[in-house]
Amino acid sequence: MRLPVLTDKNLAMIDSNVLGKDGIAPMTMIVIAYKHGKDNTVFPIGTSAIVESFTCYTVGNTRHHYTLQVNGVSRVQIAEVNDSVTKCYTLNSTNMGAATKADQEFVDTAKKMLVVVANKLLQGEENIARLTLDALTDLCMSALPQVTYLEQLEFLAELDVLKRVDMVIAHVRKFMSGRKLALVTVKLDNPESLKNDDTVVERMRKTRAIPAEKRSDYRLHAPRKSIGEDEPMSETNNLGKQLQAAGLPEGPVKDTIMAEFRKYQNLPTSAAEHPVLRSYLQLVIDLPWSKLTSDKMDIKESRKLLEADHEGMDDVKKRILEFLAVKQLKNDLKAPILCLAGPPGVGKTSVAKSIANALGRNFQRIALGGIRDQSDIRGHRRTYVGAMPGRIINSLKQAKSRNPVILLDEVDKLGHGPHGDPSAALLEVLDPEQNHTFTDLYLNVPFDLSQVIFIATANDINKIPNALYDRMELVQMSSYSLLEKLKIAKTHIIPKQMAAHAVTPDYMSITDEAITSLIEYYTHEAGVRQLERAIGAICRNVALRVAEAINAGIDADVVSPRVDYPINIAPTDVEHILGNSKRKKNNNLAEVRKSNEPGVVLGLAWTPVGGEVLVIETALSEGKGTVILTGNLGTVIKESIQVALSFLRANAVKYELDVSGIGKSDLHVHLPAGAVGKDGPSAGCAFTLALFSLISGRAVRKDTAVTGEVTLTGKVLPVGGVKEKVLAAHRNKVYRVILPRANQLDTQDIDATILKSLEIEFVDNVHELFRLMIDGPLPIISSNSVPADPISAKM
Ligand SMILES: Nc1ncnc2c1ncn2[C@@H]1O[C@H](COP(=O)(O)OP(=O)(O)OP(=O)(O)O)[C@@H](O)[C@H]1O
Repeated sequence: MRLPVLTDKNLAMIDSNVLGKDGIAPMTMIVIAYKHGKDNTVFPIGTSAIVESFTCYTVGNTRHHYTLQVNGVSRVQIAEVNDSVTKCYTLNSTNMGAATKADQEFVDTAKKMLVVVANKLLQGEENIARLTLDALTDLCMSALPQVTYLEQLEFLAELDVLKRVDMVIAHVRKFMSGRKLALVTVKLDNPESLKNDDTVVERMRKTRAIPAEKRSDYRLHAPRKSIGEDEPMSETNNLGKQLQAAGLPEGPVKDTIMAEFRKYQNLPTSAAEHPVLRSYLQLVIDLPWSKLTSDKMDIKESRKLLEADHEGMDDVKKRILEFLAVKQLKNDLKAPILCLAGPPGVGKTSVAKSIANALGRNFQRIALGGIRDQSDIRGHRRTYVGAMPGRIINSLKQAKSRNPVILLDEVDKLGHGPHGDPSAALLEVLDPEQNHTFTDLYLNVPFDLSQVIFIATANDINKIPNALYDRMELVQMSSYSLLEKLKIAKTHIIPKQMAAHAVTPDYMSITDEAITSLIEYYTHEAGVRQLERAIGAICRNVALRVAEAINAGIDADVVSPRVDYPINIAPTDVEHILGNSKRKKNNNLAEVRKSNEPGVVLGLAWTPVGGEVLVIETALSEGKGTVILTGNLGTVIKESIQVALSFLRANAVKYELDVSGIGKSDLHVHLPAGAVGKDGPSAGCAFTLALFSLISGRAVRKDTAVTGEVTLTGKVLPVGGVKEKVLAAHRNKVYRVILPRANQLDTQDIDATILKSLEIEFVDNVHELFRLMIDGPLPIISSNSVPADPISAKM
């Protein structure tokens, strides 16, 4: 009902208690009535009601008042009222359950009649039939016109439902007197027997008074068919049963949810809150409050599973087995959050799935990429339109057990929007000290996440928010070498893709050379995802040829119907099926390696999709001494060019360099692949070397790639991504690499077979770099940090 709020005291109360910061806060209020009279005393029975909405009216410039739309929940006995507090306790209606069959019939008939009356009075309010008799009497009374204030109070004070029915009927009679109750008669089964309201009322009165022996007569005339209220009632009952069976934790959680359920029972279906509360209760039913899957406790089996699903990655498997072993030995382990970090397509997601399989737990994946809002993780409050639970609660609902493995995919791609930092919400989820009482704003009661195993993945660990990074244990997964990819393709990808396209080994075989050509010329990646797609394309082509051959007719002209099985895929077939390789055509590395041009150096770079070999080019041209930098370079990389130049200018005399030309001509430094942004200090060695070569006119070894940060005094500092960079050199057939000496330990992570085929040199300073890269003698440099012996690099 609508409730105008006009007095200063009530306006102030609404301002401070009902209106929250973000609009209307969900709240229950006690509506108190006053007895009119000299002393205006408080009427002892009040109403507890839920505020559904409010309207604010401004009167003049300063005054305002409200109209609240409230929904009565129950009667309350007012115990004490003063300015700051109202003490009251809930009153339950009496005579709710029908004691005898006759009473039940009375209740049923009364309900049907009140439904019709309420429908007529409230014009169009649907689903009134769902209400209990208790709620129906209150609804009819509040809607009936011409009821005096005192009569309303008298009605409010009446706890006996059946007496209230009588009171409503009396008022209906008064209201309807003289009118035909056609609306009643058409709704009931036997319209002829119910001509007007008097008939209905009389009949109901009689029903209550009928002696037992005559009740059968009445039943003969009683409506035989339901008018549609049994069904909704049983729906609510069903909901109640499901809630009882949902395994809710005893205590505050269950109390809160059952209170919501009671509220739902008393809501008219037309209320705006009705569908919202229904969806809420359904979510509560669907959540696995006490469903746990039992963990497999066999480490041998887990090892087998991991081995079967994944080729190589021994370190990763070892770490995961350790994790599983501790988990199995100590069941209540506050498990560390593993973060699988590495380039795309190296198997992070599939390793996480294997962990779930090994433990026999359900698996769920939450893609965090692009999430910018806290409510994506923690949900929206139910007061918002279209409110939903957050992704954590949603994935638990889908997991159907309270202890799944949840993959938080791409934590490094979390955004930061105007509505709170999602990584802050994830902190609570991942913290074992807090997550047993994780409270989603939509659910509004704590849900225990302590049994969930969270695994995160990231491509770039530098972009993981610090606080999250702190809580996670990093498991680094690096890119695959050509040999590893070949093995993965043969043992996993090809059988998987052949099975997916129904191509059996009887129909198709693929040579190692063909796979190698796929890896080298048709894919450009750290992982094996593109390779998987390319193999899929080959399988589809073979499937088409096989199908054509099977259905060979005269017009089967797509491919030759005469096929020798198995169809053997060689490198030429790859070219035929996938077209010419763009990489083969565009790759100018081979050209560069053959050239002897000064000012050109091979550098190594790290990107989120693995390592890269970059050709760094420099040139002097007529001009005014401008330094031109092209290739989409960031601030730090530009600074390292400046450092290289300054170092060479400062040491021009020592290295017998004529730097006067630099001031008179324009110096151009270019890095290829201009569409890709490049930054970082690790190209310092390559720049210093390229500029030295350009100024001195002496060529640099082109069979070698270099990486390292350079200081102004010529020291070479360590860099990141060493493994990826070395693998990139190997992939590009550059078999000699120069690294900072401080990175020596990082090479231990590289596969032994790759290391064997490479020549890796370590340097402390630029002079050592020159010695290893420049042909011909170098001047003697006498300094503490630089060796003094004149050495010429051997090609
Ligand atoms: N070592 C491996 N052995 C077998 N299959 C592998 C291996 N590494 C990757 N794969 C396969 O490569 C495909 C891509 O892997 P996956 O989706 O797990 O990559 P990812 O690292 O999660 O990538 P992203 O970072 O893009 O999410 C999967 O089909 C996976 O099974």
